[in-house]
Amino acid sequence: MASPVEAIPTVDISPFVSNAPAKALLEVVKAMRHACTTYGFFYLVGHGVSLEEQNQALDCAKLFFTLSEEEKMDVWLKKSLGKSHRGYEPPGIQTHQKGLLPDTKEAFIIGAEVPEDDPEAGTFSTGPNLWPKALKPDEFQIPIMEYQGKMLELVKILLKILALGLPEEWGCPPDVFDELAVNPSMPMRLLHYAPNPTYNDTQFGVGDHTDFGCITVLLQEPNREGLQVWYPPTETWIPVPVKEGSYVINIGDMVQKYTGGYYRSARHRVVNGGKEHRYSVPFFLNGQLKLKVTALDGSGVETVVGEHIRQRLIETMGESGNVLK
Ligand SMILES: O=C(O)CCC(=O)C(=O)O
Ligand SMILES: [Fe+2]
Repeated sequence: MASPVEAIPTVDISPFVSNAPAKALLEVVKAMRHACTTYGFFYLVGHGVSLEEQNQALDCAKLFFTLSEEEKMDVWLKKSLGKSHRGYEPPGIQTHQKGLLPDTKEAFIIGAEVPEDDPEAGTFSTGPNLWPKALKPDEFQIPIMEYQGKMLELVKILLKILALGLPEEWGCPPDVFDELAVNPSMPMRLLHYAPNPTYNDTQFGVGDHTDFGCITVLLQEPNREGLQVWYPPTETWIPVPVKEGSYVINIGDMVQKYTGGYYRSARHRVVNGGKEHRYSVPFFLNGQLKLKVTALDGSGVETVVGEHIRQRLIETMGESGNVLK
């Protein structure tokens, strides 16, 4: 039997990126279906995003966290418009499980850019981003927004492959998931985990959780440890070592609900002990907020995408979540 680490699948989607013949596409669909129905968690390669583009995104994360406390607080969450939920989230805000202390990570949240005069601005996860004054647009805002654009294109391909992998008897059209990515909520988080030498099992970088949205595309800094996934066959946490150039893809709760549990949302966490700083850049496709979806398995369960996400976020945010109510 493969060791748990070897058992985390790797899916190569290059046939979809390069318009390969149908037979090659089918192999990708099967591989992704296996990964998402069994684990909901896999390494993605052949995605077409260069190492240089990935490193630039990580550099943006590192750059943001060189800012002083005052500069970071100048763009903190509470300064974002209404319920738009943008900007700097200090350490110690999110708590994922009863009995755990809040996460030690700090985050800078960047969403789709929606101007202040848009009629929807200030509604949940919708509005203008907050940009730190100390960072020049061409070293931060412009490259990170370009990267966000690339992530949206990438998740559109993943949604297509997931749609093709649904059970044939459900009779879903191949574009069944496309509407999730139309004008979507898509927060991207620049994350920093400070060294935590007093690490113990009541406080984590990010505590045991599943992601709320549809799909997460996670970029991790190479040569750092920390991410672990819950592995049901052995009922243990197993490390997810960084494979440079790849992404880690998580199926989120929204896709799990939409597919009646066919695609699984996997539990994971980040353990940051040690002496080193760690950076990562997860991109979350939350989905089109006003869309009401009916579970595809015939169970009839209905979910409004934005309401599902908002509630899940409120559950983890403590006092800071009151503004989202
Ligand atoms: O930083 C990571 O590697 C993962 C973070 C994560 O799971 C999350 O933000 O939901
Ligand atoms: Fe996560």
